[in-house]
Amino acid sequence: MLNGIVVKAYNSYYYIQSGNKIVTCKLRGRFKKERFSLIVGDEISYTLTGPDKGIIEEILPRRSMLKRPMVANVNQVVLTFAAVNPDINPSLVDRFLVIAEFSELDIIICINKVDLTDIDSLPNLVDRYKQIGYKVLTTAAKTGIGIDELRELLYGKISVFAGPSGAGKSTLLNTIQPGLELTTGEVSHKIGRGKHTTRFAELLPLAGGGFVVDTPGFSFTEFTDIEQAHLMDYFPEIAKVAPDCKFNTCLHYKEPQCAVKQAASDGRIHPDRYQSYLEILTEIKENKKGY
Ligand SMILES: Nc1nc2c(ncn2[C@@H]2O[C@H](COP(=O)(O)OP(=O)(O)OP(=O)(O)O)[C@@H](O)[C@H]2O)c(=O)[nH]1
Ligand SMILES: [Zn+2]
Repeated sequence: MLNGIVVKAYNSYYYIQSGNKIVTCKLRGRFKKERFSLIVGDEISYTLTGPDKGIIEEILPRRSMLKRPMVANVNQVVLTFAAVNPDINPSLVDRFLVIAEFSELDIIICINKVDLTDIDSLPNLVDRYKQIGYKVLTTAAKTGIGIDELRELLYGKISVFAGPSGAGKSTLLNTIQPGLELTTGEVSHKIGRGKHTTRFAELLPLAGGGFVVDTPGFSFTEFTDIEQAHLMDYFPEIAKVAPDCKFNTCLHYKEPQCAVKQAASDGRIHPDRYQSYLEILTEIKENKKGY
């Protein structure tokens, strides 16, 4: 049997990247009976039934599954923000970080459009996130700054790009891999980006190995799946300090002898980060009340 990875699913046909060719496969009937839904990113084994046609015999165990977009085995997310235009907003960065942490993805923060600003105005944000332990890159898709470094981080992995509209995600992808649009055969990344258009995720191959996910589906604004008590787990620097709070049920809000509040006031935790934590905590509380 041969091995491959599902890069696209369409009308019960699966497009399998196998070596450097694409094989169009159908599923063995028994999978349909089991109502197993194969998704992009799944690794499979197949047998050939024609030159570029085959039948999927086996589905390998999934290591992970992202729901929005629906992709299996994603390794990492590249959270992309523009330094300016639209200006980077630390509170929005924190919101994206929480969802990415919740999804258990490795995280790369990419601050793009650094060609449009004085790079010295950024270090304090770059340092803020580096100190927490995040990987932070500064790039300019337009002029090529930081592109090699970003490309290197994508090799051999499945990466999802997420971030606010206009941050430059599509431009970055096209710069990293100029052939991308040709490979997908789509007219433009922009088509179907509207909120109400359903599009299925597709894996786009990178020349050096690895894939990027081309999809608008990463909304990243709601915290409906997160429990109040777990929110701190998605702020690494808060999780680190939390065991020192007096109460082990501390939500780091109004409880006395809270180590997190203390750390935020003496600067070990950045006050903006603590503020973001409190804002999201409040949102989760209020959502809960509604039900
Ligand atoms: N100056 C400058 N402009 C950039 C850079 N990267 C992207 N742009 C411009 O920013 C605008 C938005 O870029 P896109 O790549 O469409 O942004 P996006 O993140 O894909 O946006 P959505 O598709 O809406 O999610 C375009 O006009 C790009 O040409 C950059 O590094 N420097
Ligand atoms: Zn506390």
